[in-house]
Amino acid sequence: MSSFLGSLDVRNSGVHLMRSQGNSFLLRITFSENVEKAFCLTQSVLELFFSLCSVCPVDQFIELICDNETTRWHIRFWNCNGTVAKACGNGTRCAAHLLYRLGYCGAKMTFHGPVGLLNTSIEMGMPFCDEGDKKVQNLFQDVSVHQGKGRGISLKFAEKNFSKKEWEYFKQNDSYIGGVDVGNFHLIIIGKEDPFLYVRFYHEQFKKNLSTYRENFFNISYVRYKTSGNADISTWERGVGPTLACGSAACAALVALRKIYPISQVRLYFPGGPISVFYCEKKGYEHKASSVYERCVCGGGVVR
Ligand SMILES: N[C@@H](CCC[C@H](N)C(=O)O)C(=O)O
Repeated sequence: MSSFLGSLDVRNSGVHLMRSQGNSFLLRITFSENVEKAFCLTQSVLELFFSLCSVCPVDQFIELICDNETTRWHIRFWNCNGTVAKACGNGTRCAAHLLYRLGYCGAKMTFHGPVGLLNTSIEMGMPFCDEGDKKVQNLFQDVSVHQGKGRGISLKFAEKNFSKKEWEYFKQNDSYIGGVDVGNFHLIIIGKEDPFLYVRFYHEQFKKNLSTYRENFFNISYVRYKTSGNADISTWERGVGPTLACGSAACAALVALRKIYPISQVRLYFPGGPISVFYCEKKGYEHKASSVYERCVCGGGVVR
């Protein structure tokens, strides 16, 4: 670990544990004169994360690299099985919260992600929390993540990624199926069943065959729409399995729901907590939920 850290400027770096609606993340901050070189060190990054994950299990690992020359912040995601993720909504939320909390950025932030820019905004005016004898701000923070306009994926293409049996499972009981790209790929199934049980059953039945190492495999969510803009949802995450929440799936769910219902916003209830998603023609899809700072698990500068 020390040889890897020695190859970068590690001023103020550290690995931090954060959560958003049950999704958990290890986030590392580094400053580099050479971002390309920093990203070449993927193997070492994963070794560091895997060693920490064995004592502190999480869904994703997130690397935040500040380019010293341009002061741009780059963000990269890995699922806990080591596969690269091209987008991660809740992880981006936690990243914005972490940098804000450490004083590296203001309320609005732009990340340079694997498939483009990711804009975030921190909800101002959150209360102070007591921590020992000092007041500490920003342990909890509501954060919005703009995840672009979303793109439909043809069902023919989606179907090719699954076995006949899996596809039959998705198609049962007149459910609606939509393929959506919001940076990463999602299969959204809309029906009347209990989403949590649906996803658990899917995982139990098909876990032997799940192609989690395939680069473009799908995250799978089941959505049960209720009245007045609310819905229950559960997600099976590529590279993770059944998960408590998923920000990018929340976005993809509204993209799919809008094919059936005349809505521009929805509050989605994941097993880990709710995520609100909004659509506007100009900016596309934005999701908002809370992020929680847990602790610094290794290294790091002074945390306010
Ligand atoms: N939990 C994430 C999604 C993470 C990436 C996903 N597993 C993939 O590989 O595409 C989120 O909040 O969006």
